Order: sequence, then C-alpha cells, then structure tokens
Amino acid sequence: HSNREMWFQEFFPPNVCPINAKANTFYGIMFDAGSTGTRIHIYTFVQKSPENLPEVEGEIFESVKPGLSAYADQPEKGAETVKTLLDMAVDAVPPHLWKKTPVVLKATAGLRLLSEEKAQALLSEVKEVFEESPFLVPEDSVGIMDGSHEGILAWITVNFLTGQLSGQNQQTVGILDLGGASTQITFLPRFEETLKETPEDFLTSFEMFNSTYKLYTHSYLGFGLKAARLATLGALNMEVVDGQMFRSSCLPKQLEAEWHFGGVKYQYGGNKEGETGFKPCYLEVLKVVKGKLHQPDEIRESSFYAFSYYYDRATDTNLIDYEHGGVLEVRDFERKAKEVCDNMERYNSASPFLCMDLTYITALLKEGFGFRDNTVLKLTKKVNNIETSWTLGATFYLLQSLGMTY
Ligand SMILES: O=c1[nH]cnc2c1ncn2[C@@H]1O[C@H](COP(=O)(O)OP(=O)(O)O)[C@@H](O)[C@H]1O
Ligand SMILES: [Ca+2]
Repeated sequence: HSNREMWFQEFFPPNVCPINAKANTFYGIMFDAGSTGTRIHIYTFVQKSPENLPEVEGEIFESVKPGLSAYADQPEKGAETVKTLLDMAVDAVPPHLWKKTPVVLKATAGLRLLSEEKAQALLSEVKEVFEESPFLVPEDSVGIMDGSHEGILAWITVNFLTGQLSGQNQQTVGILDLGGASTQITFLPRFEETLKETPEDFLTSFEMFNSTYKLYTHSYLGFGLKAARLATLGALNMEVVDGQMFRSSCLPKQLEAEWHFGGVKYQYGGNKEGETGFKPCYLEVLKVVKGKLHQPDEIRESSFYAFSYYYDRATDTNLIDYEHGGVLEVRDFERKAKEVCDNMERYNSASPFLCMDLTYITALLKEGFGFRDNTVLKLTKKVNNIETSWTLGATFYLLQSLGMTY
C-alpha cells in the first residue's frame, strides 16, 4: 500500500483498522449433511497474530429438512437443497474473497446407511453444484465423513469454544452427540488405565493447533435416536412389507400412524391390548443397547457436554431452557421418562415418540455407556453464540490442511 492509502491507520487501533481487518479476515463454508437435515455453517475468522489461534468472529447458520438421504432416488433434487443453502454464502462472503473461501460438505450416518451407489450419486450431484459456485472447491470437498472424525471434530469445537485448547492448564471436556442415525462419545483419557483397557480402534491421535491429542472416540452407527426407534420397533434393517405394523409399549395404546425415515415408510402403533408405560418400555429399549457398547471406566467420574437430540428432548420436556441450555444429571432423564411414559395421554400433543426417546436416552446413558445416575451433563446448543457442532472443528481442520491457518 502507498502511504496515501494508509493515511487513516493512525486513527484506528490496529485490530479495527480497515486495512488490517481485510488482511486477516477469512471465511470457511461447511455443510453438515446429517440424517435428518442438511445445514450450512458460514464462519468468519480473524487471525490477529500467527502465534495465537484464529478467532471465530461470526457464524451464519441455516438448515433444510429432510436430509440428503431422503433423496436417495432423486439425487438432483437432493443437490438442489444444497444449492439453495449455498446461495446464502454468495450473499454473505464479500466477492473479492469468494475464490479464497473453501466450501466442503461432509455427510454423516444417513448416507453411511445408504447403498454405496445411491450415496455416490448424491455426492457427485452436490460436487457439481460446488464446481458451479464461485468458491474454492478443494479436493475431497464432498464425501462421507469417518465416524471417528465426527466425534473428534465435535470435541475440538467444544473445547476450542470453551477455551481449553489454548494456553496452559488445559482441562478438556468430553462430549456426547446424539444424531438421528448415529451417536458419538469422545473424551481425552486422563488415566493410563483407560488407555490400557481400551481397544485400539477406540483411540485416535489427532493433530490440531500444533498439539497432538490421543482421544477416546467412537461412533455407533444405528444408535442415533431415530435409528433406535426403528430398532425398538424391530424394524431396523428389515425388508418392510406393505401393511406390516410395528408395535411397542413405548407408544400411546390407541396410536396407529406412519413414519418416513431414510426414504422408507414404516407403519407403527401402540400395544392395543398389551402393556404400556415406563417399565415395559425400558425392557424393550434395553434389548437395543445392552451389551452393545464399550464402557470406559473413566467416564463414571467425569462430566460431559451433550448436544443434538439430548438437547432437543431436554428442551421438549422443560428439563432445560431452549435458549440457555442447562446442567442435568443422568437421573433427570430417567425421572422425565417415567413421568411421560406413565402418563402418555397427558403428553398427547407432543411427539408420540416422546416416551420412547426419553427411555432410550436413559438406557443409552446408563446401560449403554455405563454412566452413573449422578453423572453431570452440560447441555449446550451454543457457546459464545457459535453452534456446538463438529462443523467448526472440521472447518479448522480444512483451513489447516489448506495452509490458511496454523
Ligand atoms: O448446527 C447444529 N447445532 C446444534 N444441533 C444441531 C446442529 N445440526 C444438527 N443438530 C442436531 O442434530 C440432531 C440430528 O442429527 P443428524 O441429522 O445430524 O443425524 P446424524 O448425525 O445421525 O447424521 C438434531 O438433534 C439436531 O437438532
Ligand atoms: Ca449429526
């Protein structure tokens, strides 16, 4: 810059000077193609100095339902939903930065459950939408994310946002994510014992912000909230015959309805003559989780951040405030499950699955992962106004691999 262009610099503190702001502001666009919806996250970052971590200055977030997997037989239509969201980024990112702003879409459990062929058809249509956009399209910009990355990147997001990844004395927190089709648990083991007792494929080393973290992480496919509904009904991975009815004691007695998930139609209903309520429901749900998950001893003594469907069901039943989230114990989910399941007529207006969902969450936490009744769960949707999603961690990882950050 010539001196003439810089004349205003002395009037501004360095961090708000327009010239500096231009130099170190950058954007990243991350799509989360989840099993129940597709979401765009447009992040604005500022890197104030090379020795500090970049700061997240803002996030624009929008979503559409259903998810890509619902378009298994119409891949072009699926890609159109992505195009609609991407148009928002064209408006949000200043034109001179379009070419420097990477765009990536990572699909999770919904696409993992589709056939390879159908998933690839969807992904290649999306890739075309990206190629036609003015943004930077890196290699591997569209794909199915590894389950272990899903947990690690959410862990990075939460621990970055809570300030645990910078400075000394890092006290990281573990995370629990409950999606529609899969669920993740991730934490940094503190005890040698945990590392010794853990099967190798539950441990992953990960490099981020010049540190290496050896994390315990696992993604359980088919254990998301909606997949668990199907498993409880005995309908998961079944060739569904038309007219076939799936019944459960977790549903209102007189209920008969249909439900679409992953492009398949299911008919389901209550136990007209048989039992209903928490006790029989818990036994049904128990069959889905018991003995199916690895139980690390260490988590019995820790507290965890929990989001997605843990958050949604806790707000649906007023266990926490929708805006601010809250702190719960595992037993609070059980108390609420009993209340809902044993009074299903009173909760008629809510989702017919409310009892089943709360009972599944209770069983997953207690019998699945092995948490104690008094384990503390911090339910958060946002930290410092940024969504607690794996997408922020994924964007950092992307920027790092492109050499745009440190
Ligand atoms: O950006 C986000 N912030 C917070 N919660 C989100 C965000 N995106 C999705 N969710 C939550 O994720 C859950 C749905 O899971 P999803 O559709 O991602 O399934 P999957 O992870 O099994 O593929 C819902 O509880 C939804 O509220
Ligand atoms: Ca998800």
